[in-house]
Parts: sequence; structure tokens; C-alpha cells
Amino acid sequence: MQSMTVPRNNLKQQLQWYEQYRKERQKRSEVNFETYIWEQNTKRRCHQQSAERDMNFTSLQEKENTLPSSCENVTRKDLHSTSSSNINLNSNEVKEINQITDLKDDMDIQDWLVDLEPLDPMEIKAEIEEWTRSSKFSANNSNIASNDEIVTSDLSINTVNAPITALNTIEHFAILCDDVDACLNFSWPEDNHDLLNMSLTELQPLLVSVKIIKCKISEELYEIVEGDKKYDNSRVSLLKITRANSKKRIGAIQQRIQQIECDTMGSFVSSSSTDFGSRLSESVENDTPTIDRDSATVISTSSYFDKDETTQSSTDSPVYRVLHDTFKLATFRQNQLKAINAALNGQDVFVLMPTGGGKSLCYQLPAVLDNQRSHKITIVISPLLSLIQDQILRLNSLGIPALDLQGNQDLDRRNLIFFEMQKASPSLVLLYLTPEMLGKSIKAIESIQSLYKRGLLARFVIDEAHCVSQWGHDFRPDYKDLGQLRKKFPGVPMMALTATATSRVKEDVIHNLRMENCEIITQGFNRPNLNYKVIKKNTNSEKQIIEFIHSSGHVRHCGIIYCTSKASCEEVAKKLRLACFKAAFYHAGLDAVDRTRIQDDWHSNKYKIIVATTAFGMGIDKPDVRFVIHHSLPQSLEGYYQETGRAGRDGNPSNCVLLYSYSDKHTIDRLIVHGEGNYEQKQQQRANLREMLKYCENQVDCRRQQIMAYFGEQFDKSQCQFTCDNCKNALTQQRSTYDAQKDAKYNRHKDVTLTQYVNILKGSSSKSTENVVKTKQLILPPNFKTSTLSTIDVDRLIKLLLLQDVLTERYQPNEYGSVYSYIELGPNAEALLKEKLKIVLPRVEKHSAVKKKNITISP
Ligand SMILES: Nc1ncnc2c1ncn2[C@@H]1O[C@H](COP(=O)(O)OP(=O)(O)OP(=O)(O)O)[C@@H](O)[C@H]1O
Repeated sequence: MQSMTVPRNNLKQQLQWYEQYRKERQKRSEVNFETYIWEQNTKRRCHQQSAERDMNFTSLQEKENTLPSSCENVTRKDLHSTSSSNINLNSNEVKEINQITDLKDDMDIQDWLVDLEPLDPMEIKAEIEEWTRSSKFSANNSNIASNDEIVTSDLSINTVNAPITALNTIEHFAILCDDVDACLNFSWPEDNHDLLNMSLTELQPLLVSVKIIKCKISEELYEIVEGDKKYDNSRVSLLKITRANSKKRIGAIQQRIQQIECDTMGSFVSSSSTDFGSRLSESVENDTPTIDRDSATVISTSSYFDKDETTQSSTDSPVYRVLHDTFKLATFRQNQLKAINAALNGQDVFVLMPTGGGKSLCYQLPAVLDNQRSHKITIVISPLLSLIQDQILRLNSLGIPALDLQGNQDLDRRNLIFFEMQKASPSLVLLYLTPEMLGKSIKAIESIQSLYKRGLLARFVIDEAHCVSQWGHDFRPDYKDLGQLRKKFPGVPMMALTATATSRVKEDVIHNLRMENCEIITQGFNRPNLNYKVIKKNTNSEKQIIEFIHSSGHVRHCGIIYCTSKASCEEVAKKLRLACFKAAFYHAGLDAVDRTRIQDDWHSNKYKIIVATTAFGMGIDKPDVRFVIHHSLPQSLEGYYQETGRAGRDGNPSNCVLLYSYSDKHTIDRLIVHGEGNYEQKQQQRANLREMLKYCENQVDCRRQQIMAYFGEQFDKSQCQFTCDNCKNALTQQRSTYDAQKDAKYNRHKDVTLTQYVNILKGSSSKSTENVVKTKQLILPPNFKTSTLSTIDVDRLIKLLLLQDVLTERYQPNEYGSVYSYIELGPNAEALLKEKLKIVLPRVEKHSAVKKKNITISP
């Protein structure tokens, strides 16, 4: 590889250089590198093949701890065929592989890959920006432009405002970055005592420098392996020693940074918490935060982790003090403060926030304040015991008294909780229970009633509130009975929280819970850092997954793969393990101890990939999940959104890929037929599945826009910025158009559901549709060629008209308490009819099959 000189003393240039270098290297040798890995593994595989042939893969997971390394025995053939254990290599192949690998067998290629990751200039840039944001660099030393570009060389070592000794060290390292030989001869400090005298401003650039050194060494090792550089035994040893030293040094620097940050946090907490109680009680009475009444419904499309800047609350109010002192958080995320203010004002609140958006704080913070103020207890209804336990652990670690009532608790413990609830001034802040427990335990209801009578009941919180609605993807019959709470405890405020609810589900939840004058806080569903893609699934789906992980640079990253069945979880996990990945499966068939162990091991990165059914779900809060892959068709768009929402909770770019095959529909059809639910619920499940299929089949509209539209949110697809496959493909596809205006003037209608509307526009000849046409006097244009539009296009057209407010949905509860939605003319219908508004539906003409079906209707 052609040698390039690293620019010195200017971090920005260094980053640019590394980016260029990396691209160049990827262009030239990525294929070779991958080949090398496969070949090396093939060689190992050959050695161990006979021993492994009899291996029982079903017990692979139990044997995981005895496996010698993460990168076990995978072959190129494993990847290319599903039958993995029979490897046939000809003697030339084996000889060639032996030649390549003999000298380098002990080199840990996977480890080098880790080295190359921090070289990513975007990551380093992000790190630098993060330091700058948190003012670890003084203003003189950084200059981040509004467009987030690093615009000056101010971050270079020359301008770091640091003591001369540290400056020397940093400069020294910067020079070493340029010169691996100098680095090899450098005597690394053994004790790391020098770090004790350094400040964060000095440690951070030092860390980057040492990381760069480690990368450089790994690259040289890699070039030797590749044959680009001559193999020299002593040099390789030296490189390896230096690499190990730099690794140690990185650890030491990171540890020191953490130490300083903890110390800073500790002193902040101790200095501010001493007079917490008195200050709180002093100020709460007079300082109840105000509510912005105009914001009853806030639809926001701002970024996922945007700070809440919309509500004006003094930063020294009790709310902020509890945020800092108790929850140890610096700022509110978007809409948190609004929800908290509404709750503290005694209102019913419905909170719709994306997964990982921070819903828990919306009820936990008011619960702390309410208990501080008047010893009130907040009752939280949550669907899963595991979810409850996670929350309680987290709260207790923050010093917040929280307990749970559950069926399998021993009597003493339960009585203790009831005793606490009987106290005149309970110190218990939050009591968690499942809806089933609330429905069954008379003692629990009596204790809550006692709290109520004594004015000690702060509010009811319904977590995962979509379970209340039978239109939701996770309906729980016991949740529906929660509506009784309003009758039994009039005047006690309620808060319902969910991450997934269509407009219909939202209305249904509010209706079922009998929430009154409810403050509805909804936040944009958009997760800008997630990329969406649907891939056509072929017969070797495991290979597709492995290829995707490799091609998107996720080899060392954390991910989740969702499968429909337990068997496919085990099969996919097995294939991934054969292909070097630290993967484990997780499903309801495992006992609770194993499930907890696997989840813990995944959290601690012992496993990088979890292959799971949807049993692996609610309450997962791992920030660095870089990909979520659906191996099979999800059952609903709501479920899909929630599952993909587990990616990128730290806000960094992450991939969501769905392997789609229409035949997966039949598996889900069977699940619906044999699963729980009455006729109406099963019809809803089928409708959910249809929506999911439409999403997968639709290769035209922006994925993000489709998901947002499903949740009733408008999304301008130009904001997608080509982060979904359809928007990317649109760049190369030809489009034809359908003029909605031409037909809209004829579409006058009343009490028609969405499905009926699609059927009518499609000209379906089914009896019920004819009936609808007659009875609702819906007039189609006389010359309307219904056969020219596919069902998908009709569906897209209606959604487009809904999004443009030409049509609108009216929700109406029936006498049984279910909510139906009917399509009606919307506020923009008139404009369309008067030809003031033009709506064009783009249609794809990529495949010949599509062309035949969709005859173009031009304006
Ligand atoms: N204001 C904040 N600042 C920083 N971190 C926060 C803030 N609020 C919440 N978080 C963190 O965000 C993560 C997600 O929060 P939380 O579990 O409440 O999300 P959620 O909306 O309930 O997600 P899910 O729907 O997936 O359960 C947690 O680790 C939490 O500590």
C-alpha cells in the first residue's frame, strides 16, 4: 500500500487523513482481508473438523463458556451453504491456506478490528465535539461551527492550554502518531502516575493520540499479514508488545478520566444534596411549576434526544433539584418537563414518547416530589414482572423507596408492604403491581382504598398503556379493567404512557381509562438515527444476516435479531456462532434463570448478539445496540417500531433491517388462528398483519414516512435524508404519477371504514362493498378504471389524502366500548375540489411485473 504521511499538529487534518487512508485501504484490500479471515478459520476448522463432526449443536449454548475464543470455527462454505458441518477442501486449498497462516496464527485479527474501529474519524470527531460541548476544552481551544464542522486547527496540541509537562507528553504522542518507529522505541510509563497530575483537557487528547498509535500498530501488523510488508519476526514482536502497552495505557487514561468525572459528580451531589429536604419543602408550596395550557397536544418532529426547551421552568425549581440531586441527570429531554408539570398540576396525562425517550422520569419525578411534599404514594401498573424488577432496582440504586406487590411473594414481605401503606406518613414513593395483581388481590385494593381515604394516593400510572387497547399490538384483557380505577378512586389523577399508539389506540386508551381533560403529550415518532431497510429474504437467510453484519461494519457491535419461532432463534444463533459471533438465543422456552443470565451477559457484552423472539422486549435499555434485524415478518408495524426502537438509544446511527418473504405471512396466519383472542381481536391482528405486509411490499414510499403515517404523524420525506432503502433507491428509479385530484371530486362518503374505502376505490364486487356503495351514496367517477390501481396504490393514495388532510379519520366508540374509525372529508377536501391543491401519487415503474399491473394514470 502506498505510504501516506500523517499531518502533524492538527487534529482536523489528522482526522481527514485517516478518513482518506481508511477509504483507500478499504477500496484496495477489504476483500482480501475478509478472505484472510475466512481462510484462517477454514484452516482451524480443518484441524478440528473431525473432533467437531459429532458435536451436538443443540447444546451449543451450554458449551459456550468452554469455547476457547469468540472466533471459533467458521468456513467460507459455512457461509455459503446452510449445511455447515461438512467441509471439503482440496489439498491445494489447504496448502495455500497453511502457507498464509502459519506465521500469523497467533495474531488476533478480531482484536485488530476493534483497533480499527476507533479510527473512524466520525467517532473521534463526535468525541471531540462531546468534550467541547461539556466545556472540557476552554472556549479558546475549540471552535465548532454551527454546521458541526471542526473549522479550525484549534484543537491541535499547540493551542491546548495545559501545563508544560503535559504539553510535552501530548506533543510527544502526536509525533509518535506520525512515526511508528519512534513509538516502538518509546519507553511507556509503567505506573501511570503521570496521569494523576493531568486534567481532563490534557487527558482527552492524550487518549486520542494513544488510540491513534494503537491503530497505526495494528495497521502495520495487518499490512504484514496481508503481505504488503515483509514479515520480520523481531519487528512483529516489538509491534505486538507496543500494541499491548498502548492498550494498557488507554485503559489507564480512561480509568483516570472516569475517576475525575466521578469525583466531579460526587462533589456536585454532596454539595447540593445536604439541604435538599428543607429547600424542597420550602419551595414546593410556592413554586409549583406552571403549565403551558396551549400545548394540550404537542406534536413535535424535533430530534429524539432534543432537550426540553419549550417549557419555561426555573432551573432552581424543585423539579430541577430533584432531577439533579435524586436522578443525577443534567437536563430534561423533550416533553419530559411538560408531562411532569401537567402531572404535578393534578391533571390526567397521556404520554406518547418513542422507545427510550425517557418516559419513566415523567412519572417517577412527580412521585418523588409528591412523597416529599405530602407522603403520597404513586401506584404504577406495569405489564411484566421483569420490567417492574428492573425499574425497582434502578430506583433503589438512586435511593428512591420503591416496592412491588406480586403473587409469588412470601406473605411476610407482602404484609410488610401493606403495613407500610397503612402508616400515617409512608416513606414508600412508588408501588408497582401488575394489572392481574390489582384485579385479584382484595388486600391490595383495600390498602389502596385506605391510602385514598387518607389523601395519600398521589396518582395511578399506567405504563405500556397500549396494552389497554384491543387495537394495540399487545392487548392485555386485565388492562381494560383499569377503567374501573376512575370509578373506585374518583379525583385521583392518572398518567398513561406508551411508545406505540396509533391515533385510534390513543383514543381507545383515553376512553377506556376514562381519563378526563387529559393533557395529551405526543412526541414525534421519528428516530432520525435509525436507518430502515427491507431485504428480500432468500433460502439462506442466515448467510444474508452474516453478510449484512459484515458489510455494514457491525462485526464487533451489539445487535438483536428477532425471529418468530424458538427453533429459528436457536438455528440462527448456532449459525452466527459458527461464523465467529458471540451470539446467544433467548425465548420463552428457556427458564427464568437462563433468561436473566443471558440478558445480563448481553448487557455486559459477553454476548454481542441476542437472537430472540419478541419475549426479549419491554424494558431493554442497552444504549449501544447498533443493529436490529428481523429474520421474519413482524406481526404488526407497532411491534416492529417498538422492536427496532431498541437500536440506537444512545442516539448514534444504527441499522434496522427486515428480511421479508411473503411466505412468512402464513406462519403468522397460523399463529393468529391458534392464538388467544376473540373474533374481533383476531380480525384486528389480521389487519395489523396487512399493514405490516403493505410496508414490506411498498418499495416506493419513504419507510420513515410510512411508519410515521401509520402512527398518524406527518413526515416530510425530504427529512429522511436517504436513510431508508426506498429513498435511496428513488434516486435511481423512474416514477410515473397518479393525479388524485381527478378522482377526489367524486368521492363523497359517510361512515366508511378504511378497509371499506379501499375496497370501494378498488371496485371490489363483494356484496358488502356494493351495499356500502349504495347505502352511503359514495359516487365513483363514471370513467374510473379501478383495475388500473393496485390495492397497495389505493392504500397509499388514501394515506396520502389523509396525510394532506383531504381526508380525515373520525373515531367513534360503540356501545361496547370499542373505538371505530371512519373516513371523512378533511379540511383540505374543498381546496382539492376547487383545484387549489394538487396531489400526486408517485408510482414505481421499476419491475416489469409492476408495470403490467399499474397502468399509468396521468393528469
Ligand atoms: N433527561 C434525561 N437525560 C439523560 N438520560 C435520560 C433522561 N431521561 C431518561 N434518560 C435515560 O434514558 C434511558 C431510557 O429511559 P426510559 O427507560 O425511561 O425510556 P422509556 O421511554 O421508558 O423506554 P421504553 O419505551 O423502551 O421502555 C434510561 O437509561 C434513562 O436513564
